[in-house]
Amino acid sequence: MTNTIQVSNLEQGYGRTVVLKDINLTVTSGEILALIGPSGAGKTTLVSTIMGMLRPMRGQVAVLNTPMPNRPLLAKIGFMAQTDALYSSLTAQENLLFFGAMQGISRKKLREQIPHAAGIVNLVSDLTKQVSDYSGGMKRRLSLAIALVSDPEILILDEPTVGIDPELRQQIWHELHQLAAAGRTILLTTHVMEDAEEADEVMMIRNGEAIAQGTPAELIANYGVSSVEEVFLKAGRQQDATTHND
Ligand SMILES: Nc1ncnc2c1ncn2[C@@H]1O[C@H](COP(=O)(O)OP(=O)(O)OP(=O)(O)O)[C@@H](O)[C@H]1O
Repeated sequence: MTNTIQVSNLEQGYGRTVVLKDINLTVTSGEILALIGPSGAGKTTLVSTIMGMLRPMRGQVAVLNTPMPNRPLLAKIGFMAQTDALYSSLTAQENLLFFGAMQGISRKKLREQIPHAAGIVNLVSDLTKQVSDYSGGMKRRLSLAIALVSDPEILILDEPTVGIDPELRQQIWHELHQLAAAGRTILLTTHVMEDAEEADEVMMIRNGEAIAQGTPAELIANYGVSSVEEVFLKAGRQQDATTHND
């Protein structure tokens, strides 16, 4: 197992506002890490920093032992942003071909990969539809298929399960587990506790701080509770108590 993503003592923000404080995390190959936290906690800021879209204010971020930002490394990462960046006048198939080609995949490989990626998100029968006729959930699913289409070494997915029904969610998790078993590294953000329970490792972020970190089973045992949701609530209360005592 190699350390694919390494974040050390990261402080990050916008202008003078600090949004993330002292974040440390490691994701190894074959591992799925879920970042969970309420809206505004700093999850997207962390993901954007790992992708190299934001330069760290303090601390280090490395992907495959290379400090980020690093443009050539992006070819190894399948990224799904929180907002769908799709060409609405093109069909889903054309979007997949375009974004796949941008990642340097041959047309031959894309012809094999597109039905597979579309199958994972249940879009095979809608591939020839124009994206302007897609629902919000279908657009999310297409964005996920685009992240998967190059069969990348690393997947970074910002809220991949939003707008996805429970049955498809299960199918997507099945695929993510298979990808991890094949040695891929997966980091995703979520609001949903069920997603955190599926992950190998969980980092709970609240008010820009990592308030709890570990495997779901470790967290449940360490906090003496019976679910990941209760861990989050208890860790949040502890954070509030510490903040009020400062
Ligand atoms: N471009 C920006 N400029 C200034 N502040 C920003 C910017 N982007 C995010 N923020 C602020 O940083 C904080 C963290 O936002 P971020 O989007 O990282 O949270 P999040 O956990 O991803 O939330 P959500 O789950 O709603 O996506 C928020 O207070 C937000 O207002």
